[in-house]
Amino acid sequence: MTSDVRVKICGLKTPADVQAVAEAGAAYCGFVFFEKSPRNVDIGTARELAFCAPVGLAKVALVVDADDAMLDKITGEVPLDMLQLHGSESPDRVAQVKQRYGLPVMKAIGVAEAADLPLIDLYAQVADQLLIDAKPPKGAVLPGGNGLRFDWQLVQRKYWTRPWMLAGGLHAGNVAEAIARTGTRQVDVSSGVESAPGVKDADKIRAFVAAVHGAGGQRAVPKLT
Ligand SMILES: O=C(O)c1ccccc1N[C@@H]1O[C@H](COP(=O)(O)O)[C@@H](O)[C@H]1O
Repeated sequence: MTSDVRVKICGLKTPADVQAVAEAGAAYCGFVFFEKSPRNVDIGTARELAFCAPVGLAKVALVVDADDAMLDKITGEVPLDMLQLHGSESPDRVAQVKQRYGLPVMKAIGVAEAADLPLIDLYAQVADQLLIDAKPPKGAVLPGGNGLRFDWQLVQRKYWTRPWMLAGGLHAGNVAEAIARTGTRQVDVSSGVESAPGVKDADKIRAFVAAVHGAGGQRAVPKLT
């Protein structure tokens, strides 16, 4: 039974997406601020979506090597619970962002082989949470959200000093196995709950969260207006 595993659904673009994610029982929703992504949202849209999120659904802004000017605008306009740094931000930059914005910071780390694992320990010293994702292939346009998984055995039953989230190529058909193999207590998905790049699918969101939480995994949350 995996009912205490927390789910993050990333790349929401519409109020209906937020409603589907909340009704399915996810713990976090993510807004992507990266122009090259099919999931990119502008600040006004993200603000509107954030106000649609019910209490208890944590709102995460995903940025890629964002400078202070961009983060000032995002954090100034959008009520947020966490920042997700999904670029090549250094440990010093992670610490700086944490201090400047006073929000918990989750650092994404791409993993393809055992040699990538020490980076996780390094970022555990500065980040509040770690997001362990598949390393993007060379030349990929997106540093994440590519629907690619990595060898889960690399992180099997690993312990880090910060909470961590498993990401990369998850979908309703493989997430239970991913949890069983890795022992993760948090999972993140984007393309695996879409009908086309950037288009979230409410049935897939429901199926994903239900697969995580076990059969009949829906939780009662207020209907959004
Ligand atoms: O989703 C995106 O478009 C994206 C863009 C830039 C950086 C990260 C992005 N998504 C994150 O990537 C992982 C895995 O996504 P997927 O499930 O394999 O599609 C997830 O953490 C998203 O938050």
